[in-house]
Amino acid sequence: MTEPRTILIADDDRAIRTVLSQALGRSGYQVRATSSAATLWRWVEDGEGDLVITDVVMPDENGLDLVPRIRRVRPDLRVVVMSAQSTFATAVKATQRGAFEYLPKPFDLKELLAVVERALAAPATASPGGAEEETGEKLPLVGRSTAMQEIYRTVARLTTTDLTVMITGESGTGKELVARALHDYGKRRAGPFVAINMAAIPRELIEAELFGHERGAFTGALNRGIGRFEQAAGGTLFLDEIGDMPPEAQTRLLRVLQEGEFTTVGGRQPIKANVRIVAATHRDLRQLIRQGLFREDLFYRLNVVPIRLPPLRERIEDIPLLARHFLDRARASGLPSKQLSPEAMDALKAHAWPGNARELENLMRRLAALYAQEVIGGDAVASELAEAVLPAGPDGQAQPATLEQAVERHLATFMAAHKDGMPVRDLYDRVLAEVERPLLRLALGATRGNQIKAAAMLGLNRNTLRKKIRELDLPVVRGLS
Ligand SMILES: Nc1ncnc2c1ncn2[C@@H]1O[C@H](COP(=O)(O)OP(=O)(O)OP(=O)(O)O)[C@@H](O)[C@H]1O
Repeated sequence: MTEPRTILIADDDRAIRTVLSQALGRSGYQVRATSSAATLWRWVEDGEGDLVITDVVMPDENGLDLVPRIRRVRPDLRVVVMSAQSTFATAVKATQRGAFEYLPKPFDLKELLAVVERALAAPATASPGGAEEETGEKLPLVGRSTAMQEIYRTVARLTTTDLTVMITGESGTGKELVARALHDYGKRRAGPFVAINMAAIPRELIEAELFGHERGAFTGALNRGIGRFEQAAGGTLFLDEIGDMPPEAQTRLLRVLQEGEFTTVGGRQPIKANVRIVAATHRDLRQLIRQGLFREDLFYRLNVVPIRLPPLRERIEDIPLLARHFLDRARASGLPSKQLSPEAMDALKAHAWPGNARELENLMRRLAALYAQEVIGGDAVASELAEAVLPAGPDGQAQPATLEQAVERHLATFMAAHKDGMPVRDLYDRVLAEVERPLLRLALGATRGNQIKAAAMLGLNRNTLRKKIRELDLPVVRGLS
């Protein structure tokens, strides 16, 4: 049998030392554990151990500061960092300083054992870490949910590479923010970040926008125009709403990805592409591929590292943090300072957030601007939410201006989502019937359950409203807040 491998643990929490020592011991490892960074450092300098697992906050030294020092004296010794801070900054710092893996606490012992195994099995070369340190400007990504932790880890790892990334997620989930984080903390951060939204540019102009054009290449091209590929040279090109890219532009983009060079519209001279590509979409690209609207080969070229941003309703534990973050931002932009009452928080957590973080951000700005009291109550949130029932449309752009536009957008989303198995029968009656229930519910919500006011708002007779509430089995709540 081979010698058992030795794992060095540093954590000032005795309980964690005990649990880790037992679990690793049971798996056949030798363990040495300490509460101080100084002792860990001594062991490392003495050449002990095959792997380090260290906490961040310790009484004598920050574990993150230790990582580059360890990597310098023993480049083959892998370091796993665990932290209860679980912020995006910690994940990025740990990775950029050369940690093999970052584990937000609390973690699963099985997960830890898997990481330990991987770390010990990985070939003994220096990790890509040691990238120049990011200076401490304001960090953008907020949220401590497990889903966000996973995203922080992926983003942190990707900052040391140039791999193409595909970000998917509903509108307003933070796709552009993640793209920026990939750039701001990545190898190309000294270069430009250039974004182009396929849904916002007339289709016939997309190729010229992307690749540039020669003088006279098309009507109106009076001068040579530089494209986004050229503008982004040395940096990151963010292709937003990639699902809306027209077929000819897709073909051209595919060629650039395959050959590493492009020509301008109307030009012949190949130009070397020097960009890191991050693409994003809220649409289901696989479905677009099935419908023949998106090239499968292009999809695979772009989908090298997929990142899926979960909708806000799947990570409600992030809502309080995000809400406060957005109130802080509102204050920084000159709006009055506000706080949220516990009831307000509950109301926020109960909402479905079809517009995701953007909707929450807009709501926080509105509340900060409109409400006189310093502490925002549950009723204020409830009535704002009832009024703002119309989320951003599928294109994620501005809120629709009229009720008709809003309804049309929702119907369009519904139809697009059911294209293949659209319940074509009785659509007229079904839609009208299904509008009634949310409409009444929202009217009742906006009037805090007051049926007299709701009836007036709807323009219905009180008895009719009461009858409908019974028929539709709507909950009758009074003084809802
Ligand atoms: N995790 C987060 N932490 C802090 N702010 C966030 C977070 N997620 C989203 N935001 C904020 O919410 C707003 C919407 O995010 P963003 O524009 O990145 O969404 P998106 O997914 O790109 O939307 P769309 O698909 O509509 O373009 C931005 O102001 C962004 O800063």
